Amino acid sequence: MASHFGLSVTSATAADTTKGSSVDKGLRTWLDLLVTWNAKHDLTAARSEGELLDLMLADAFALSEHLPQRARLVDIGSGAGAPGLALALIRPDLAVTLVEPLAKRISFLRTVIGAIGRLDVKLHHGKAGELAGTTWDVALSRATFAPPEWLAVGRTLIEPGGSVWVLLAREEAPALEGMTLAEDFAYEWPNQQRARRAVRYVAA
Ligand SMILES: C[S@@+](CC[C@H](N)C(=O)[O-])C[C@H]1O[C@@H](n2cnc3c(N)ncnc32)[C@H](O)[C@@H]1O
Repeated sequence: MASHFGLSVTSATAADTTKGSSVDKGLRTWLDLLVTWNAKHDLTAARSEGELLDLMLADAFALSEHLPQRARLVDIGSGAGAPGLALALIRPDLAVTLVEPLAKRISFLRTVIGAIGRLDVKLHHGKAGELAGTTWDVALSRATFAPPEWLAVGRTLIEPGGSVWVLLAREEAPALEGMTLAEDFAYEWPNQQRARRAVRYVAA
């Protein structure tokens, strides 16, 4: 089991968080690779196992219960894979595209996808602005744009009937003409007891 900067992602802690052995195995492979790669490449700011599990898994588990079956989902600014890759692992029915401009991060994501045998997860090496004309059922993004900016960008990425999810800590839910709030729920990052909120928007 990989162990760097004091982290050891043990089966016990991962299993407690992950509900089910096949999901658990994929998530542990990803997190082990993340801990290993993080020793050389700056992939996560997490400094403890609890923080790592919160940062990588908690938003995805919360969202996983609110996404339609077999939805086509895009995660903009995937970084080390949260929340898009985590969602692909937790909800294998989803058709997930991860968008990330940094070559090292794409290289990490490609390595994980190969290691877990999930070649259906698509990678786009580039920025959100290069995706013109392509649309998804669900667009989400975390810690890449300020919430109002993300809502405006996300809107251009969904097809009619699609949703943009905005993930919030303490910020206000943004407002944008032509977009209507359709769902709004609160949850917590369990290890750090940090309040979180997820808000879904649809075209008005
Ligand atoms: C702070 S990281 C967040 C990573 C991950 N979503 C998370 O929450 O852990 C922001 C990521 O967005 C990427 N990024 C920045 N601008 C972007 C853009 N215009 N389109 C897509 N990705 C972008 C960066 O390379 C970086 O990996």
